[in-house]
Amino acid sequence: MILPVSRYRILVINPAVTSTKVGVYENSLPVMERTITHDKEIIAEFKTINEQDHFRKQMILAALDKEEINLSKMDAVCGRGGLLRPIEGGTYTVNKAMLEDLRKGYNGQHVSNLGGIIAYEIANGLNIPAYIVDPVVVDELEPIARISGLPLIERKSIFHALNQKAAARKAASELGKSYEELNVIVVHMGGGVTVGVHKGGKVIDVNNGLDGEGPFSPARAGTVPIGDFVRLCFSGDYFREEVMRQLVGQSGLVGYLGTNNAITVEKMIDKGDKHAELIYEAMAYQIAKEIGSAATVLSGKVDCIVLTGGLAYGRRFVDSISKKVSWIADVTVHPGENELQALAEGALRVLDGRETAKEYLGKQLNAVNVHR
Ligand SMILES: Nc1ncnc2c1ncn2[C@@H]1O[C@H](COP(=O)(O)OP(=O)(O)OP(=O)(O)O)[C@@H](O)[C@H]1O
Ligand SMILES: CCCC(=O)O
Repeated sequence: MILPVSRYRILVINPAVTSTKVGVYENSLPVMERTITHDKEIIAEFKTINEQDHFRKQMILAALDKEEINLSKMDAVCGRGGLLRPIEGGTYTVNKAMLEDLRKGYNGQHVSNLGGIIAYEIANGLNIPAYIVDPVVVDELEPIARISGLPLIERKSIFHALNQKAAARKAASELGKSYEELNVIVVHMGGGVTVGVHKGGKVIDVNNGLDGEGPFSPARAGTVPIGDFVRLCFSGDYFREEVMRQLVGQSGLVGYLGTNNAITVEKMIDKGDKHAELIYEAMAYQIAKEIGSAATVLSGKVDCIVLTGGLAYGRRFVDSISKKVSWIADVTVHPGENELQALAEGALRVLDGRETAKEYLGKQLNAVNVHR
């Protein structure tokens, strides 16, 4: 006898800086996906990210209404999680402790803080669970990876955990292994770039892609020469906020070439712009160097290297990195970010009983790595 397979309807929400991506999934299949774009001027009127909560929620509800989506048929709502206290990967129920930390931006302001908040607010009205999956603060670093060299500063794990873990699971299934059996280096290449070392189902080392370290990216500086950076900070020419803006948003491709758009950079190169060619190649060079460094963490025993994120659509860019690292392991390319799907799958693993939702402990967590 064939037993009927349960079908779960999941509403997923992924807030980005000037858009909110929203999807409705039936198990892991999309029924609807929309990117709601927000006017930059309207977003700029909000003093804090938190204040955008009501505005974005109304936009989501209006979009669902327009598509005639019946919210009463949902089994769960799942949002992208934000800058919470460091936690291990997985699917978490949005509880009071989490809401408190998301609302105050415990570990900083990041638009993904809104994912859990809005998911909770919608789910609460429907009396169904709200979840977040693999937020950017997933911290599974091994003790050795936390040592920075300067006792005052501990290395932090802030990265594209959601897409990194989803890409690693996909690579595992392509290789006929479980995620837990795989040694894989996942490289998320978007507005920020993070290179994660996945071993035994944990990300045991990764660069802090937000404002810390690693390769430069379309809009971020990554690691910079530290002595020169300190001298610049104390030169008296810059305020703290200006320096932070330089690190996150005004450096990388933006700083050198005035755009964060890799497609525009490729056009500049095609027109013979040698400076653009040098900078674009330097970004690939730094990413390849970071992959080489990640391979040493696995003592060279790497099952595969996965390139993912928006930059992975760029054939020339992917080729440039692959040429430098394919001696380490096979390079697999999963372009784009697939974060809505990853959210739906994270919620589904709990709804169908393959995993149990984790509880966020908030203040009770023995917070490590928190310096803000
Ligand atoms: N077809 C393409 N060829 C080359 N580059 C591309 C292509 N499509 C997108 N990109 C580049 O990918 C980058 C954006 O990637 P992505 O959309 O993953 O970033 P994001 O979501 O804004 O930021 P993050 O991933 O850090 O959260 C941009 O530089 C964009 O120009
Ligand atoms: C690195 C954390 C996610 C982001 O790029 O904002």
